[in-house]
Amino acid sequence: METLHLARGIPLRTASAARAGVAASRAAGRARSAVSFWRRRSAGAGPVVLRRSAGGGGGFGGFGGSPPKDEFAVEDEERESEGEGGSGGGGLVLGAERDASGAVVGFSLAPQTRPDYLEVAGAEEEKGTDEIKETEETEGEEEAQTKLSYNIVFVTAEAAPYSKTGGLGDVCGSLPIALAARGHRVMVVSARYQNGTVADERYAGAVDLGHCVKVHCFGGVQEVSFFHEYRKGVDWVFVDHPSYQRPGNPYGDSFGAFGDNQFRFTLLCHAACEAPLVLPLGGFTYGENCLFLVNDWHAGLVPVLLGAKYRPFGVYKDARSVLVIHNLAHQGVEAAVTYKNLGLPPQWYKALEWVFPTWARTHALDTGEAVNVLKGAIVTADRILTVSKGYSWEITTAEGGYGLNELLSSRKFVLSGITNGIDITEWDPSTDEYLASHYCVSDLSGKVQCKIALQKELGLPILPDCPLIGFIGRLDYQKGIDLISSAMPELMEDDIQFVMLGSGDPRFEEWMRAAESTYKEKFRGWVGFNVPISHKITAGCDILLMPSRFEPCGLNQLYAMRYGTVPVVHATGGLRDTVDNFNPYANEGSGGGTGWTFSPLTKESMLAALRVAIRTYKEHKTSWVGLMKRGMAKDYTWENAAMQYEEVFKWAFTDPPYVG
Ligand SMILES: Nc1ncnc2c1ncn2[C@@H]1O[C@H](COP(=O)(O)OP(=O)(O)O[C@H]2O[C@H](CO)[C@@H](O)[C@H](O)[C@H]2O)[C@@H](O)[C@H]1O
Repeated sequence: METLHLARGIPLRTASAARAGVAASRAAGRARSAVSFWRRRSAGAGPVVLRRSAGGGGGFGGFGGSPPKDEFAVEDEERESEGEGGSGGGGLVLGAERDASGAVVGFSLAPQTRPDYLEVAGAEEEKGTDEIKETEETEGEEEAQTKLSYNIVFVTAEAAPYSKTGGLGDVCGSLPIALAARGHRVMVVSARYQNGTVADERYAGAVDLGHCVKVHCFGGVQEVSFFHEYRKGVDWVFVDHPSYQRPGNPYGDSFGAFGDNQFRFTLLCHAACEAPLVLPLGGFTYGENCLFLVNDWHAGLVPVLLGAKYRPFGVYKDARSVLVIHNLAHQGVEAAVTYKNLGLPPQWYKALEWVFPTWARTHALDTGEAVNVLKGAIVTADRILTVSKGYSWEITTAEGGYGLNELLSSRKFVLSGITNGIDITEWDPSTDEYLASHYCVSDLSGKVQCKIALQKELGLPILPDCPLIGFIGRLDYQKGIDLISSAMPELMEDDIQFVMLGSGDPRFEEWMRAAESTYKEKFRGWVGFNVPISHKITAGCDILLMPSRFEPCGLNQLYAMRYGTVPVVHATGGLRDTVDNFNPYANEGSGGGTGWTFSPLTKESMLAALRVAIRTYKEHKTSWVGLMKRGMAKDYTWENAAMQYEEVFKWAFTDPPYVG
């Protein structure tokens, strides 16, 4: 097995605490990390616990005591605080020595000329452990707290801003940064998609690490290489292979989903398992004792590989995996005969085995036998998370479980939900670069300017007082587009305007175009994926409609609330968890709630909720402003969510790992 021949690096990295007032370069910061690591190791240092001040930007609580064994590493906070612009600092660095194949075979002092991601130590930066200790003590002047830090490896099919087709990209673009900011060492492994458009430039900052890994799968040997960019405290690693280089988005093109997605994401998972072992990021590897955070089915082979391919050979014995389910409707199901392509031992077939119910089989001879990658991940992951608490319950029911409810119920004791956060720097109405005017909770006057600008841009009549309803999202059965289209004739009788932004199912794209010509004065449908327009709609509308059939979390209602746009949503999953129904009598008559939730999911109940919202907008301005302000005041920061993830990581390391 190729894994066993690969040289592995240092399993853990320890680092110094941040030193106030030291303007250090990124390379130099990494040098300090390496120096402190070696010193601690050579001094026989045991488990590492970082003491930090309560005022130091994290506020970690509840992690009392020392971590068990070496499972936890202390992250270099300097690395994060240094920002992007480090210039290097000059002097000598301890650089990696490589053999002809690019593998690291040792380290030596050299002038600082190599790319900084390969530099590990600078003479200028050599500071003693004593100084580091002293600094840590100084920092603890206010109130020292104990914090554990993890080496976290995200595996994901998309991560914004590099790739994004929906909420998965948002989450995997933001949560890693939030975790890194809290002191963890974080790597994100995704694919280096090149589709021949300007979007390819998003990877311009990622450099070829010169590392190739051979993956045995699909009856042959595939060679993948790795690109890397260190940004906002996170190691962004992109797996390069010809199958990621084609027109379209990460999953398909105008003809539908790519036929070789099982192959493409199998490669991603194998490569992601190798990355912590072989990539000397910042000079040394993440090592074996890491935590894999695997997202949706595309990354679902990772926990299976840990158990089937690595642990039998003593590798990743102490690693853990957390599966995050963003959407249970997609499971990576393929014919059973494809199992042999996955690079797994035959005896692990049962982990992925999937049999379709009789009604779902296509013909009399169809035995319904298949492999289901997400099922394999649910069986083998150490913890399972969904992106809201409500959804974590729904997927254990027959209605929401997509055939996996019984399996998920059997794993209830490791299943929980954490509501997504939002990127409050990208989504901030007081600074948003895409908006015509800015506003905030204490001065809402700019919002109507955004509405007027949107009406102008879309060619709608400019009517500042006309209720403007918006929808943004994938045109997919999940999002309830069929309900919107069936309600549109009745809705268009009202004195409103409606704008939609989305792409996906060609039938709905066609319907949007047709509706635009039918309701010229009232309806606009923008077919496509357009981030600036999504911001403008979020700011310019008064109401955001989300009639999703199911919604694991939903991000648009969170963005909407932050922008003072009142959500009207189906009471399901994360929508029910995050939108509080309006109650005009709450709080001694001053009102409560941030929007409207409707149920059941019918055209009638959706229209009823929308009409109450429209009437409130028109006739009860004070109530409306209260709704807007309560929504804007909600805290859905990633830091909040990141703290809850840390708790789950702690639980994952408390139990023994899955060994099959
Ligand atoms: N045409 C378009 N142009 C520009 N931007 C567009 C767009 N269509 C969608 N977007 C953007 O894509 C994101 C979609 O977020 P959702 O939460 O609705 O995600 P989605 O259903 O894809 O993901 C799944 O994962 C996420 C993350 O966990 C869960 O919140 C969700 O419930 C689950 O279904 C938002 O940022 C939205 O603005």
